[in-house]
Amino acid sequence: MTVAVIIVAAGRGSRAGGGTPKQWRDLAGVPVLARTVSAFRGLGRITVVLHPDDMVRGVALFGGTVTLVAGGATRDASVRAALESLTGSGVEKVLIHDGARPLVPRAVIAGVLAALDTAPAAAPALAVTDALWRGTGGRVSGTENREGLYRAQTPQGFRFAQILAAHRAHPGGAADDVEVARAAGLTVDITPGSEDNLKITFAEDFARAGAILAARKDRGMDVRTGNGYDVHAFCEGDGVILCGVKVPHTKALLGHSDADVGMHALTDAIYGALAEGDIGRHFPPSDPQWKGAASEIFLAHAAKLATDKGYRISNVDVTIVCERPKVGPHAAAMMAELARILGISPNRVSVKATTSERLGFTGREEGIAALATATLIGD
Ligand SMILES: Nc1ccn([C@@H]2O[C@H](COP(=O)(O)OP(=O)(O)OP(=O)(O)O)[C@@H](O)[C@H]2O)c(=O)n1
Ligand SMILES: C[C@](O)(CO)[C@H](O)COP(=O)(O)O
Repeated sequence: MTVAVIIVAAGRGSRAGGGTPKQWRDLAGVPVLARTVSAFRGLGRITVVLHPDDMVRGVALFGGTVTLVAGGATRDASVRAALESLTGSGVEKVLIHDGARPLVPRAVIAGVLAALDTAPAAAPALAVTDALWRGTGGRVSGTENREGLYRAQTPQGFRFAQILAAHRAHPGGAADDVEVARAAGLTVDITPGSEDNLKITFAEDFARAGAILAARKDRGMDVRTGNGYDVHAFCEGDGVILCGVKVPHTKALLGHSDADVGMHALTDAIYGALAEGDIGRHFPPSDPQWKGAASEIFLAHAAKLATDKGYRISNVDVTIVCERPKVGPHAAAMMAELARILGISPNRVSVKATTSERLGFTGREEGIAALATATLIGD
């Protein structure tokens, strides 16, 4: 299902003070909003909602890599503006996130997305663990039962059509999109939140966020690489499918699926990085349902597995080994197709080709080989 991400950042950050609205201030040298957007790269189209006064700043920070929409006077008005801007775009699921939550862990996002596979709506939260008091005039005037109480976080995830209809029907004044959804009768699953996913609200929250970043740096970045290799023999035909692109040729490639050797190598590279075996384990060749299947299914599965496990795909590199057909004229289309399936920017995808100098089976034009590398990054 097509996923869109809405990041609301049109507030003025009055409680944080400091002159410049909090989303534009630096957190360990990087603007808060840039960090928030980075956390969602690769998941789908990103819409960032800005105050009308901040549009020039938004273009300078993001260029054309996100869609910018002018927000409203309240958070829910800002969300509504983004939802309306996405009508007719074919988006099926939407994640709505505060621009002021820059350190959202990938696992929190993955939890919401996984819950959306079966639930109409889902959002992360943390159970309240402290005792709850009422206070009057600086004195405790009562206690509240904390049983079943949660601290709500974002991203909050919905079916696009349902949350759009819910916002259109809502009178306004909701604290979050879960409140809007529930007012429309939707049930909302609670998924695991994280203490790292703090909302920068007050000035001291910058120091808390800085400490979380420093702790992450101490732990070291979780970077994983994987490689993949695949071979398919030529058979009679009039073209081959390489990295999702039909390339005219005097032969075809033989295989149980569409025999897209490049996409298979790349899929195995992602499974390899995740230590999740290979295509054969997830899509056994003995299973007739994969006969003639488009290899996009395999690659999309590997990419979703990466997201579900809390990783984003940083970059991929595919090398195709053959004398013919010539890959160069089709490489740009192949990179665009892989980028689309993986949900990452085309400048993070490389497809290149080499001959084997007429040596070996590729040199004798008996088949095509492909190698791939994938780099995955966790929090
Ligand atoms: N009219 C508004 C108000 C809020 N937000 C966004 O909603 C998120 C959560 O709101 P909050 O933390 O309350 O931000 P501010 O409204 O900016 O803060 P304050 O209330 O302190 O002014 C923020 O990312 C904020 O930019 C928005 O897009 N449009
Ligand atoms: C949506 C939200 O982040 C959920 O915790 C929160 O309600 C928005 O921030 P605000 O401080 O309530 O405006």
